[in-house]
Amino acid sequence: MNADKTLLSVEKLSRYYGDLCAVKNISFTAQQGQILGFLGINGAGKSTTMQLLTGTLAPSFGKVTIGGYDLLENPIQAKRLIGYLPENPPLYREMRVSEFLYFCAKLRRVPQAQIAQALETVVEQCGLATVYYRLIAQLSKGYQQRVGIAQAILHNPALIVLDEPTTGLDPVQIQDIRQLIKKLGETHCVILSTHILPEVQAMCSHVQIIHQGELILTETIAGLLARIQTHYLQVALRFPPPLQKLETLKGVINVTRLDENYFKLQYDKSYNPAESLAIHAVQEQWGLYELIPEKQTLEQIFTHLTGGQDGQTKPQITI
Ligand SMILES: Nc1ncnc2c1ncn2[C@@H]1O[C@H](COP(=O)(O)OP(=O)(O)OP(=O)(O)O)[C@@H](O)[C@H]1O
Repeated sequence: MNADKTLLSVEKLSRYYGDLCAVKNISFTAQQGQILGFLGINGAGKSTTMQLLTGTLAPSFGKVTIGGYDLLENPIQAKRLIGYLPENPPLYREMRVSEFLYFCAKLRRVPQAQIAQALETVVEQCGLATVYYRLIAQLSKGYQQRVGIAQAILHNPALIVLDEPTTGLDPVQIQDIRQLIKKLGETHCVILSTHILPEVQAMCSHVQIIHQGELILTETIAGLLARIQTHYLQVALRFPPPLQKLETLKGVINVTRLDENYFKLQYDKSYNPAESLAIHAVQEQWGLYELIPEKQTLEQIFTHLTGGQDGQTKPQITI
């Protein structure tokens, strides 16, 4: 591994499908202990990028280095360091979970003496104990996804690449998988793709937005949150004071009345009036029952980053 702790290095990577450039000249690095979210709308180039990172698709141009190994020049050494969950988990449905994971351990060349321990660890990590002897075909989508993650991590790879890991899961399963991914991120480098902004906020330490094959944003989650932040508060008051009273609160630039009880306050970025508004509301009995900082949606961020050039169609974003 490199002295600077970089685990994954991507340099000027591109991929064409015929004339279509699905991934355009992207470069980035990732380290152990990072969870990097690849965020983009349908067709942005996420799955293509995940395939390029894992060596399941060859690049048209550019280079991927994992743990110091060039993925094209030293594929065996480089791929030993990768665990990959593709968009459609590669499961043998006619096998039992136990058989399938044993088979994957053999494929991954886990030494025979360590297989039992490796299986025990992933079964525990992925919550598979209750379905261990069941046929994969008979498992729910959530459990099949867990088996997909288990096969990706059972050889304890340094880099884990997960393509849309929570797609098709119910809310409880999503919470479970998110927790598992966060835990994995403490000791591995995890790269995941998603089109869901809150998913990135819930799990990732870093985020990259990909749009029409290009990286248009590389940020920490704190940086993304700062971008999402606006300078508006939504306020609901059961017994609102005259509008002028709200306008004279420190930091407030403008107040818009949305209906009898709802107000939108614009404030100066140097002073957020939320706290003083709450104090006044209690002292003067305004009946404050909502105080919500307004956030930008992913659609708004896209529009902002692309200067309104958001592609062929309006993005369909799940928030
Ligand atoms: N095998 C292929 N042959 C031709 N074009 C392809 C192929 N795979 C993907 N594409 C095209 O490349 C572009 C990027 O696709 P990709 O699947 O990487 O996007 P994505 O961000 O993963 O989308 P989604 O969220 O819908 O899975 C799309 O325009 C897609 O139609």
